[in-house]
Amino acid sequence: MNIITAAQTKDADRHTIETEPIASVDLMERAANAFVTAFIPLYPDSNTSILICCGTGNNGGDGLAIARLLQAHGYDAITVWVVRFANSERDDFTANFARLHNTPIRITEFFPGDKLPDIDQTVIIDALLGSGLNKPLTGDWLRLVKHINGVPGRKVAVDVPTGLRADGIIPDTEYALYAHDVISFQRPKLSFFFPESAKAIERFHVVDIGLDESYIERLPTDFRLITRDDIQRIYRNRLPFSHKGTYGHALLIAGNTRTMGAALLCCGASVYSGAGLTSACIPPAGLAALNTCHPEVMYCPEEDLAEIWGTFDAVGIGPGLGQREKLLTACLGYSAKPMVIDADAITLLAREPSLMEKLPTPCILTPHMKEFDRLFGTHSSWWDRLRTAREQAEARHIVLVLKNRYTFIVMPDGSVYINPTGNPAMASGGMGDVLTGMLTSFLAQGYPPQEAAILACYLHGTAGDQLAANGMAVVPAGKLIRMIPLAIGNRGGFS
Ligand SMILES: NC(=O)C1=CN([C@@H]2O[C@H](COP(=O)(O)OP(=O)(O)OC[C@H]3O[C@@H](n4cnc5c(N)ncnc54)[C@H](OP(=O)(O)O)[C@@H]3O)[C@@H](O)[C@H]2O)[C@@H](O)CC1
Ligand SMILES: [K+]
Repeated sequence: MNIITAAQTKDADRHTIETEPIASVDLMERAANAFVTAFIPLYPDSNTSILICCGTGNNGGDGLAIARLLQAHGYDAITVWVVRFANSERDDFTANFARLHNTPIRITEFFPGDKLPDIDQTVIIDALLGSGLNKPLTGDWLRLVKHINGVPGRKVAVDVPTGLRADGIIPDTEYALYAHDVISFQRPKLSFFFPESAKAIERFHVVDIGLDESYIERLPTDFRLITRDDIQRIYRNRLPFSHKGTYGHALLIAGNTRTMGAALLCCGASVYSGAGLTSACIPPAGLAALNTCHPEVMYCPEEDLAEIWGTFDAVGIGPGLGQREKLLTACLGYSAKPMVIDADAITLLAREPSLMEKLPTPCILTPHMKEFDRLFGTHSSWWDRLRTAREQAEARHIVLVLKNRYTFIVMPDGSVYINPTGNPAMASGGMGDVLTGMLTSFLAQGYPPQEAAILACYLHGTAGDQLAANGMAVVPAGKLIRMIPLAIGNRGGFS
């Protein structure tokens, strides 16, 4: 699914108006209806007192239409504020302002410098500014948004929280309204996936307002959101008459005396993700644990690596590895194989940058933020970090899996796939080791690195989502790996 910029959304808006065709005020009505349909299940009590704060642009026009539609749905404790801090108003705002006068809804207008009354409503709908934001909030706008943020009611933003940019860098210095819910039109905005948006968004919902989807999907963009359709398209069914040799041999080089668990988790994840064979190159001290936890996994002593290297289809190296630089250097010197480089192996690359020149093709690096910055230098924002990731992925022809709440998978052509799955119950040690096992397993099964990365990240998240949906407040990594086969079986969707 294409993630588009605010300017492209405007273009898709214009295109839909011209070609459907539909009057822009009717498109606004459709958007307001879609908002209301999503709002009602979130706040089903029609006695809820609601304050709707509207600017005089199209976001404000949406707010006025929402007020009228909610009232028609039986919500009868609605107050509307119209904030006339701008010099102009949009036509569709004007039309909806006139329509609202035919309802019993109370409207109060505010002008620059006006004192702002106390807010005691349970829900505040933010229709002040949307994707038209073109500068930081200052003056009366800033005063108003701070006033709203200061009251306890739940805030629900229309399309985008006021003050949050839809795309581009989100400076720390820019103030925004904090929305408990954002109901966003047609597409989530790119900024929603950046950790900096946490200051403005608790959760977001996306509603279809009927913009021309085929047009949107043809718009040029470097950002795509992974959906279940991608998983269904990419995943190859296991074949009749197939056998373990059909699904590749994954080697995991991992573990150390105190971090053997990391090796066990990534080996287990490889088995459960479907590699025909999985071998573990771990210190001998881990052998008893390996045989107990994962009897499916074979052992490959470090001293045999050079000799049997040719038998593996993909190699994952790093989880719990410790500072074994010689081992990493040796592996990067053997014949090139699809490889996943994670955790301690990334730290070793950062310490010895000349090793970066020896990365095989294809290669997937899976840094979290700190590992990424160790490798490529510190970054003051995620937007900058992502820019570096794209430059590096292109220059080195590698896939970079930049792990976060929404993991960015940066492809060798510089495009970015955003993974929406996963949840806070999964925030615990070992999750990255599981991901490395899954990535290596899919590479061993013959998936190109781009596809392996999409499959592994998405399915890793849906496995955790399903466990959380089953009531697990905490999802340990060991529990997650046993869910992977079901996540694959359901192609990343659970009903
Ligand atoms: N596209 C779609 O598909 C659909 C979009 N719809 C809705 O339209 C919304 C976008 O509406 P919009 O373009 O009228 O802009 P909006 O956000 O209301 O801002 C109004 C004006 O405020 C100004 N301004 C900006 N920043 C400022 C600041 N910091 N401080 C002070 N002023 C500032 C700026 O005016 P300017 O400075 O350019 O004069 C801007 O134009 C979108 O979010 C969605 O809700 C739906 O109705 C249907 C389909
Ligand atoms: K808004």
